[in-house]
Amino acid sequence: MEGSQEHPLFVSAESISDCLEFKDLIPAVEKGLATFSRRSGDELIQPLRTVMTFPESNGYFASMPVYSKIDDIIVTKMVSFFPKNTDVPSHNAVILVFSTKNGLMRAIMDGDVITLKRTAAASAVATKYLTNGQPHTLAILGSGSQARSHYAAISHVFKFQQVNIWNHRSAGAEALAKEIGPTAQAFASVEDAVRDADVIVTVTSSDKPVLKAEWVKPGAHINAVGACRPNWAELDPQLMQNSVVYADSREGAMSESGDVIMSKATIHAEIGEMVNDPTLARPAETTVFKSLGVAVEDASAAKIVVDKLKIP
Ligand SMILES: NC(=O)C1=CN([C@@H]2O[C@H](COP(=O)(O)OP(=O)(O)OC[C@H]3O[C@@H](n4cnc5c(N)ncnc54)[C@H](O)[C@@H]3O)[C@@H](O)[C@H]2O)C=CC1
Ligand SMILES: O=C(O)C1=NCCCC1
Repeated sequence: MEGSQEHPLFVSAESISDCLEFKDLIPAVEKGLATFSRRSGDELIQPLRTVMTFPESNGYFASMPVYSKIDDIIVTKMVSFFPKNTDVPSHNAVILVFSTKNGLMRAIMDGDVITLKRTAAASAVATKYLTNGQPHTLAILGSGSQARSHYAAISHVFKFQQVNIWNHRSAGAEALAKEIGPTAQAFASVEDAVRDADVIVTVTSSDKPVLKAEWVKPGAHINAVGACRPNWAELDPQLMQNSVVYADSREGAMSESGDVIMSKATIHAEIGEMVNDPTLARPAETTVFKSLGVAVEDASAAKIVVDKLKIP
C-alpha cells in the first residue's frame, strides 16, 4: 500500500533490512546520541521511556517516544521482551512514525530489525572511541539475535583476528561460531572466552552476572547490552567499580540498570557527551558502555528508512 495523507505506509522487516546499512546507521546513531546528550529542548525531546514488567513471565513492555527537530521526525517504538519465550522471538517491536506538521501517521515499521541494528550500532560507536589501538580479539557472551547484529556492526568498524563466543547453552555458541567462520571459536567457559579479549560484548538474557572482574584483561572495552532491569546484572559489581562507565542515558541507567544501581558505580559520561567532547574518552582504561537503549537510536534508523523509501 502506498503511503499517503490518509494511510500510513507499512514497512516490512525485509524492506528495512535492505535499506538499513551500518555504513549509514553507525554515524547516524553517533549523531543522534550526541544531540540527545546536548539536552537542548528545541533539538530533541526524549522523555524517559515507560516500562511495564510482568513478574510471572519475567516479561517487559516499553513505550519509547522521541521528537527530533534535525531529522524532522516524531517516532514512538513499542517493544516487548519476554526472555522465557522458546517458540517465538524474545523481543517484538513496532515503530510508528508521525508527521511533525500535522501529526498524521506516516509509517508503521517493523521494529525488530531496527532494534537489532541500532543497538549494535550504538555499541560500535562506543567501541570506536573506547578501544585502545587496533583490537585483535572480540569476545561475545550470548549467541542470540543481538550477538549476530553486534558481530556485524563492530566488525564494520574493526577487523578482528579472533572472535570468541560463549553461551550458557553451548550449542548456540557453536552455531554462531560456525556462521562467523574460521576466525571464530566457541568456548565452554566465560573465563576462557574473555581472557585475551580486547573488546567484550555481553548480550545475554541473564539476570545474574556472567562476567567477572578477574577474567577481564586490563584496558578491555565492554559493551554491556543485557540486564535492562534495576534488579538484573550481567557484570559483577567489582568489574563495574573497576571500570570507567559510560551510558547511553544517565537517567535511563539510573532508572533501569541493575549493573549501575546495584554496583553503585559512577557514570563517567554518556556516549553522546563523549562524542561532543572526545577528551571524555578513556581508551587506555578498562571501560564499560552500559547500553539500555534510547528512542533517538530508533529515530536515527527510522529517518534513514523514511529517506531511502521516500515516505511522504
Ligand atoms: N541495550 C539495548 O538497547 C537492548 C538490549 N537488549 C538486550 O540484549 C539481550 C540479548 O537480546 P537478544 O539477543 O535479542 O535476545 P535473544 O533471546 O535472541 O538471545 C538471548 C541470549 O541469552 C542467552 N541466555 C538466556 N538466558 C540466559 C541465562 N540465564 N544466562 C546466560 N545466557 C542466557 C540465550 O541463550 C541467548 O543466547 C537481552 O537482555 C535484551 O533485553 C535487547 C534490545 C535492545
Ligand atoms: O531499547 C530497546 O529497544 C530495548 N531495551 C531493553 C530491552 C528491550 C528492548
